[in-house]
Amino acid sequence: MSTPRTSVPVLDLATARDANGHFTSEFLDALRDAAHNVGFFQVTGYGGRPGQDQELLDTVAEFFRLPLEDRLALDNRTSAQFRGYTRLGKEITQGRADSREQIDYGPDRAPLEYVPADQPYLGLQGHNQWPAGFPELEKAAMEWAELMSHVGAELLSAISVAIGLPEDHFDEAFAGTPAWMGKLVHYVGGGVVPEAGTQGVGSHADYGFVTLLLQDSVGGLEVKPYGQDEWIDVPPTPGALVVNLGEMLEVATDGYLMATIHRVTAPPAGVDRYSVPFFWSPRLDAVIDKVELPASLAADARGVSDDPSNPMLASYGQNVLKGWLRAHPETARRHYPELVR
Ligand SMILES: O=C(O)CCC(=O)C(=O)O
Ligand SMILES: [Fe+2]
Repeated sequence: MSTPRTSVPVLDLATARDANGHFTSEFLDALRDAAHNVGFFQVTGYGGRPGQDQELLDTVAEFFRLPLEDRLALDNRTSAQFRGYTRLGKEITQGRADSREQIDYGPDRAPLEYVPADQPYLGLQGHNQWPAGFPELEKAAMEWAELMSHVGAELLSAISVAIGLPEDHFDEAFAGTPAWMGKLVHYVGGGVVPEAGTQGVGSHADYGFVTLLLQDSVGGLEVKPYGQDEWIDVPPTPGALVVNLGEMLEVATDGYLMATIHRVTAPPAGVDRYSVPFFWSPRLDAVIDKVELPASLAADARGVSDDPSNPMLASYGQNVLKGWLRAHPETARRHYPELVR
């Protein structure tokens, strides 16, 4: 039994590989420990232009200061892909409103003309909604997604090697049209969303493989490692990205890696918090088989979380659509009426 963890490890991604391009055993050991025992860590040295992180956060903040009318021009209720703007308090987590507003975006691809009834999640491919009068937002957000796609792929390679798999084990699932998702988020506090209470975003696990989160300096993100009762803080750390693992990795590894539960407490009255989560995710039609773990690791696999209100599905498309339908009931009723009761 491992001792309870009280902090989230910090790894330097710039030291992940040696001069020959191989992942170093020090990095892999630290990564395996963080991924298995905490399910959350932070990475520094992930690349990107100097100042790119703060510029993005500043641009996001500027967008959320636009008049509501301009934000609502991007209303996600018009989007079968759940892309665009969600008003304060309209996203639901754990059955409760979150005190945040956001833009959801993804790879900009033409929607399918025909979505097969047995693969409704293919309807999630489509276009983004961006403010025409504020082109800086699309530019900064898409540039960030490009960088995060590289970081996500690199971390997934390292995680694969750390659990005894070939570096390219998951590459096929991501080939061609990886369905990554980005969010630009603004949290408010002080009872601005009365029905949310102090819930910034309610406790949840992420759906995909690897989440890469840029948070500003306000704080409020907390995680609950497997088997622990205490929540631990993920302190804002300049130059770092927060990394956590999603449900697809939990399913694939039979719980050796876990989609660790996390939440955000709303900021104090008058304080705004901004964050940019990025979910590195495979193609919508990817189905992830269980992996063969080395015996020493398989002995520590905990099984997949058995939460009847949140079944974990091996089909990525099905798993992510489940999440969208639950979090955005109004958009779901409009565009997927046959799937919502
Ligand atoms: O904003 C944060 O710090 C975390 C957000 C989050 O967990 C999510 O959107 O899935
Ligand atoms: Fe999350």
